[in-house]
Amino acid sequence: MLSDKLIKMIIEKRSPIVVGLDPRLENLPKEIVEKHFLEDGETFKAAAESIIEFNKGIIDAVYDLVPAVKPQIAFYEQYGLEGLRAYQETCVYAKSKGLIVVADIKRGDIGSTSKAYSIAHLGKTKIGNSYHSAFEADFATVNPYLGDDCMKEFMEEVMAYDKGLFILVKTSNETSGQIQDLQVDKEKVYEKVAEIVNTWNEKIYGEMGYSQIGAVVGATYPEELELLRKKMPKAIFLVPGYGAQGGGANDVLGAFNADGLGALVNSSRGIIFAFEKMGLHYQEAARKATLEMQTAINDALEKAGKKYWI
Ligand SMILES: O=c1ccn([C@@H]2O[C@H](COP(=O)(O)O)[C@@H](O)[C@H]2O)c(=O)[nH]1
Repeated sequence: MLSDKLIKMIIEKRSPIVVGLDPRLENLPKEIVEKHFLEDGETFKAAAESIIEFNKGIIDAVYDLVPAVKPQIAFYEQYGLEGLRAYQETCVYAKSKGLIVVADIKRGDIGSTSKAYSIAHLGKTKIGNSYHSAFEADFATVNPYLGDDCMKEFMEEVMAYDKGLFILVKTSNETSGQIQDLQVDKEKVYEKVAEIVNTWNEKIYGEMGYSQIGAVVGATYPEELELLRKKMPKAIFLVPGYGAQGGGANDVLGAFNADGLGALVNSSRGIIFAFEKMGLHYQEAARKATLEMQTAINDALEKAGKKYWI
């Protein structure tokens, strides 16, 4: 079961970390981009080839250190069909290296449209009498704003293909409170969403005690992380906001249960663009930044009495 696989990989690699693959052409190493501009001009194709080469380099540098990667699809969509090709190749390559892929797509629509999103990212598309995977992901991020009929559609692929969801509960951005912190029946909206997560995650959980229906809760809200951890004991938390957005190891402690498990902390820019600050080759820098993050989080967990490794 996917939740058990993820938790076991976290323990084996001693690493509750997911590396975000959010390529921005202007931040990619010049030698990569210039080479592809020479071959294909300033085109979407050159952009896609640059991203593919860069992402494969990052994956090669960190795949033994982390259980998962998280490509954010927006960074690929901006380069059109070629960008989506780069997204697809990135997912396939990450899986070939044994990594779990979290597709950060933040989808959600009326039921019938959610079904199409769910098929595209988690399921199989029917063409004639055959079935094909459009994109290879294990988890997808889902926006619960449209309610249960949207969630129900995603759940069908979760159950049929052993996939997972991370539902947006309390996001890391500055103005997330504008809607998510609104008070409804003496509770905040994000607490109501946590109840929805619990309803869905009761339907599928593994022997390690965790469900593959998880929650997105930002590292930038440590108090809410702690409160929501108590409210959703079975949910794996995807925790963005570490590094570039200001979150640190002590901020994410509340995301972990007393067993030291239950969270997957994301850093994207802080790892993939570490070379800009470190002055090292981009692969060396990404590896160093990942190891530093791993040490910082594991040290903080050990001090808090939440050691999860043997
Ligand atoms: O609440 C949220 C949900 C998703 N994200 C995504 O995570 C990464 C963060 O990137 P950094 O470079 O580490 O800041 C990015 O893909 C966001 O879209 C989030 O930040 N907050």
